[in-house]
Amino acid sequence: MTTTIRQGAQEPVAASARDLTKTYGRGDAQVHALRGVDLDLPRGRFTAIMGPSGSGKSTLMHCLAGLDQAGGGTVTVAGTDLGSLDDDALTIFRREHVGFVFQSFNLLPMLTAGENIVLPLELGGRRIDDAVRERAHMLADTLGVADRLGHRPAELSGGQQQRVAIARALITQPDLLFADEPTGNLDSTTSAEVLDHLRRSARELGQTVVMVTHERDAATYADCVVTMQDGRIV
Ligand SMILES: Nc1ncnc2c1ncn2[C@@H]1O[C@H](COP(=O)(O)OP(=O)(O)OP(=O)(O)O)[C@@H](O)[C@H]1O
Repeated sequence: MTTTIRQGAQEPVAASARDLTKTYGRGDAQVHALRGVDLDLPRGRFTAIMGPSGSGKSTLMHCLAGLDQAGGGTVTVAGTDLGSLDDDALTIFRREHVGFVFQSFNLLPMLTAGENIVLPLELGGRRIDDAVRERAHMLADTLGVADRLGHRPAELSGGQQQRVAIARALITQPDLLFADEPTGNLDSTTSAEVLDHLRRSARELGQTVVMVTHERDAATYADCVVTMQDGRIV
């Protein structure tokens, strides 16, 4: 069922924003991309951020993910105030706590699906041992790509590539998984599969998922829908 987030609901929160503002440019060219956003993202739920082009969805997501700094207000993820971190600390924080899925999959073409999935852990200096391989296999199984682990991205369909990208984002067990228009490059049948897998990541793995989308159909897969307009949640 799709519901709108009720502020102050008694649910554990994975991340929150308070009075978040962001302004681009100066003078006549000034754009108020965020105009005082308050938001709680419930843990283990799939939240969709919707709204027309230019309403501030990407800006909000980038601020919540620690990819961009807000002009004012606070962002708290997993109990950490992101405003208190310098650039280096923010990079480490993102690596340890946040996963990303993009419209364009962004898999490395020379690596197999299995190698792509464990890459974030390798980059973080983790040894690829049996426990890692087991988790990678469990994720690939949940996402329906366990039989494709030895294949390179070019040998996979768009939907399979996106499901590998989701497994790669989940391998680090991030507090938050952000999906930015994850079905933008997929046909409607494949989109439905990917959205179903994002929903299962929340329901079966307890993963907090935040998806930015233009598409009303995509948002129907989410537990909660946040609608933005002109830099505000409406
Ligand atoms: N780097 C930037 N410099 C100047 N203005 C920007 C910048 N990034 C975003 N904006 C402006 O801020 C506003 C919000 O942009 P944002 O990308 O967050 O919207 P959006 O809802 O994600 O749009 P879309 O659905 O088209 O991606 C828009 O008016 C946009 O033009």
